Amino acid sequence: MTGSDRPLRLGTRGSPLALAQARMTAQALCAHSGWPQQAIETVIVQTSGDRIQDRALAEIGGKALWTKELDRALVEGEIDFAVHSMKDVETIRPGAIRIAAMLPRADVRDKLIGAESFDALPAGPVIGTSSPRRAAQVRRLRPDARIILFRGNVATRLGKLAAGEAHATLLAAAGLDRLGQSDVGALIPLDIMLPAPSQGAVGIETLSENRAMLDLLAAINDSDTFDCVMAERAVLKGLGGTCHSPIAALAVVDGAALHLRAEILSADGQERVAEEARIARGDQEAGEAMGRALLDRASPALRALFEA
Ligand SMILES: NCc1[nH]cc(CCC(=O)O)c1CC(=O)O
Repeated sequence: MTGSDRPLRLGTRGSPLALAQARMTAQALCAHSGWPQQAIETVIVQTSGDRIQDRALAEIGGKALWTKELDRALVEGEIDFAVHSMKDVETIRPGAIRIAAMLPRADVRDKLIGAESFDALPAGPVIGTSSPRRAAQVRRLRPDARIILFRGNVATRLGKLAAGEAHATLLAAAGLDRLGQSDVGALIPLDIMLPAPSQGAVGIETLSENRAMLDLLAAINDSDTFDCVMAERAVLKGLGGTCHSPIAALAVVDGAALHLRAEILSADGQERVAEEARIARGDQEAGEAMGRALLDRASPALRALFEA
């Protein structure tokens, strides 16, 4: 079936979005290799990010919460590959694990749910989000906004909004599209809100030593997405790698090269430092240099956020 006598085991979180992304990945692999769908077995791995719902991620350990248990399952041989939202994958990965492929990227934009635009919100709007980036960008656009913590999966957050806990919330268009909820919310133009690094991209990881799996995954890799997301991740690396501070970055293919934009903000959104440049595909150093340039131009107080 897959060249071995057992199905390949795909590791994923159990949220509806994670399962939709797992299904897309399995379909891409089966379509490419001509396998029946039973060739891939889905193994759901619960992560601490799924368990802890009442605190901000930045407070409890950040992105590692989404990947640690899947990393362990890979290393212990319980799964053959893991599917992630690239946005939730830490900047520095263990040497034993490799980002082997990415699916074609979805819409990278954020959506505002609850109002047609930021201008259309009432005075002193209450906005639910758990993202430091979205909170800072919202405060910059609407200094009168009050930010409250919204965690949980997409459906949970939409439920809190429907229950009247906030005037509006923000979600990635990609997640809504993949859950069949493209009609929810209003797209925010990129010049109003730059997305999180890696937003809208699904990545597939396997063990660095698993040659056969790396080859299989390379065959379904979307190299435009891969190069853009790697450039955005390089900016994060230049900023210090593990911080949970407000950062946005987006690379798009521009002819033979990439156009890379990035910004960092103070928590209140009052300070914003932005950079953009045309960089060569695969030029990680250029992305890292952009991260360092942002820090160089930041005030001491903003820079301190990234040194914590
Ligand atoms: N941190 C949660 C998360 N991780 C990936 C997505 C959406 C899909 C994506 O951005 O690829 C979301 C929800 C959201 O930000 O609305």
